[in-house]
Amino acid sequence: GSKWSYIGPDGEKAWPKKYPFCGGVFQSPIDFHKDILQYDSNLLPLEFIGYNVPSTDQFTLTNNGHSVKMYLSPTMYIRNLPFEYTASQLHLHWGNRNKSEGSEHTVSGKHFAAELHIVHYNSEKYPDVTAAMDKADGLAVLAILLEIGPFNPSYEKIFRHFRNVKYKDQMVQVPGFNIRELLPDRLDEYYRYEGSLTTPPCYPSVLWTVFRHPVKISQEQLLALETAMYCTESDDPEPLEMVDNFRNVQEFHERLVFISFRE
Ligand SMILES: NS(=O)(=O)c1c(F)c(F)c(S(=O)(=O)CCO)c(N[C@H]2CCc3ccccc32)c1F
Ligand SMILES: [Zn+2]
Repeated sequence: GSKWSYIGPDGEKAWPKKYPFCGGVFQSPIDFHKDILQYDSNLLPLEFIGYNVPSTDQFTLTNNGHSVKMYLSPTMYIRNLPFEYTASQLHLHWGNRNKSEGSEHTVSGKHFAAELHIVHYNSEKYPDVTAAMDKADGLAVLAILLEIGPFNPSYEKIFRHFRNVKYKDQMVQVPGFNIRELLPDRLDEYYRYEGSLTTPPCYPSVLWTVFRHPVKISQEQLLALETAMYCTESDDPEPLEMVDNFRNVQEFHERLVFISFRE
């Protein structure tokens, strides 16, 4: 299996030894700060088709030892990107109960509490995500920054299942719901740049869209995310908590991040 981690000898500094792209170009995540941002009036609001999945359908939620990920339905896709991109899976990145600063992208050097990623692949050019994931125009990932606020009933539709995916390789079925509810209201305001997967194999194959406005979840929901899961299997004598599963921000040389809003 994938022998990499976020801590210890297999942590991110060691990734390039087994996964050379992790030491390469166009790496993600990055910090968004004013001298690399450029307004681009051609950046249109994204259109989400088929995101309102009926509760008669089910999503598989699983713990893969690195994150908690939910497989999405192939009837979900995005328009208004250079190509049509079909949904593959969503997953999260977070910190720990003593330091709720687990987002991957940062804004002016500031971490948010956590970050949701919705991974899509270019279904116009490639048959599936595996064929797409190492191609420069292969993937499009939407990133939603999470911060503390009121209880969020939409996120709870996923979070309430965490107790059934505590350990690596456990799975549970989640009734369908409108995935659009997980996104911020303002879909027209976002950061856009070309980057990479933030985990090994770190392919520089991702068109990133990071929404400007964070979404709020409650302190209790965040604590559940930070304390519910383990990287290890249920019978492992040395359980490892799944915490701080975010990559540090990468150098961003002579490149620009395009913004759809005037700040
Ligand atoms: N932050 S991120 O969006 O770059 C990102 C992850 F952070 C992450 F954890 C995963 S994963 O599949 O859960 C585990 C590593 O493969 C993927 N999965 C990607 C990478 C490989 C692959 C293959 C099929 C479907 C999704 C993915 C991912 F794209
Ligand atoms: Zn991710």
